[in-house]
Amino acid sequence: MADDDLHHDAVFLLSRPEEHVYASGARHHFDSVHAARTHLDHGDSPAIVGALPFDLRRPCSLIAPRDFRRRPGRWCRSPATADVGARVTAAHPEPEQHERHVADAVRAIADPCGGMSKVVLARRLSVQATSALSPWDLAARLAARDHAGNAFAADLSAAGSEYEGHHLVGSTPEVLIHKRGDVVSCHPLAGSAPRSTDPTADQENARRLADSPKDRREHGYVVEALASSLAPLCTDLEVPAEPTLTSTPTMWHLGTGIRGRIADPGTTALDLAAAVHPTPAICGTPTPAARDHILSVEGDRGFYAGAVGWCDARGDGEWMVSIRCADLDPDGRGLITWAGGGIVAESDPADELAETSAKFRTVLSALDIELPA
Ligand SMILES: C=C(O[C@@H]1C=C(C(=O)O)C=C[C@H]1O)C(=O)O
Repeated sequence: MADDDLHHDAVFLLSRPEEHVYASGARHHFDSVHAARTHLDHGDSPAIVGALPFDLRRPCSLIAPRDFRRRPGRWCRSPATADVGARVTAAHPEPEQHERHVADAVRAIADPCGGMSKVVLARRLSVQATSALSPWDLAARLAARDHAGNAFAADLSAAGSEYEGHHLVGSTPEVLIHKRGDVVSCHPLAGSAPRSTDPTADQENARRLADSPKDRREHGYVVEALASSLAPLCTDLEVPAEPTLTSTPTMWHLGTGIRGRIADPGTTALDLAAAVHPTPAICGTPTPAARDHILSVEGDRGFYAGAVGWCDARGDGEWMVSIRCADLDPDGRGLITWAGGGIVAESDPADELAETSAKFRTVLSALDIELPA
């Protein structure tokens, strides 16, 4: 084994700056939140771990593990240095087509009868590697490149035969739900600008994002939706009036830290994740119109733009928005990765395409590849 005690039958890993959590040995598989929640209530499993899909009407991949551990600090494993020989083999849609999708969405948003204010459109890339990569090694590569140590890997087998042996692996900065005792918090992100290696240009990108009315509006939809989903479940909900800048090695984002107290102590982190997902950060506003638009343009997103996380028997847990991630094939050689961005009335197709290219860098740089021009 490597320099940690991740077992050979590991099914889940979430590395965060303050702690890492991992689980091994799948005792039970659940393809719905309801089934997993009922099992947790019976009290004979330490936790539920896994992934929720973008569309909660599709199967989840939730697991009651034999062994569940929480350890302080980020997960540190030295990634294997071997070159995996990865290359991008296909883009869906092609860049020009994505620009057309953005222009169509802007028109749909401008249509007063359309009833849609924001929609998040994504594109996906297929990647092939010449040598096999394990999900844990890909997670180690991602964690090593992220200054906060964010990384996750979740076995998707519980979602049915289509996902047998697949893993969702990524490094996401976005906290959907964090719950400890009766305190719940989340940190939605929306509104983005690429990082630059030139420090002056980098600061300029950040400043422009912080001052952009278009990005602030895009962000506002997410904060509003989270506040209204959490309000009936919480007391003392604190919603800051202004977003702040947050960064990853590849992106600047607008973010807002929301915090509240759970009204009913029986509400678990898993309940909260299912109640607030999908937020307008990865779907749009209003949710049903945006989701239908996404399904008609992109088809099934699988586990991209869903959630990954854990919930223990006390109801504590953490669920992250599953972005900056890839679905890794059972053979460890093929993967699909996605990147999307929020479209509002003022969005520009070329800028939106550039935003997705910048977001792809998280996964692609972990594979030592650059996006072909
Ligand atoms: C959809 C993605 O990211 C989301 C969309 C953002 C935006 O539109 O500005 C910002 C952060 C994420 O909530 C993605 O990375 O694929």
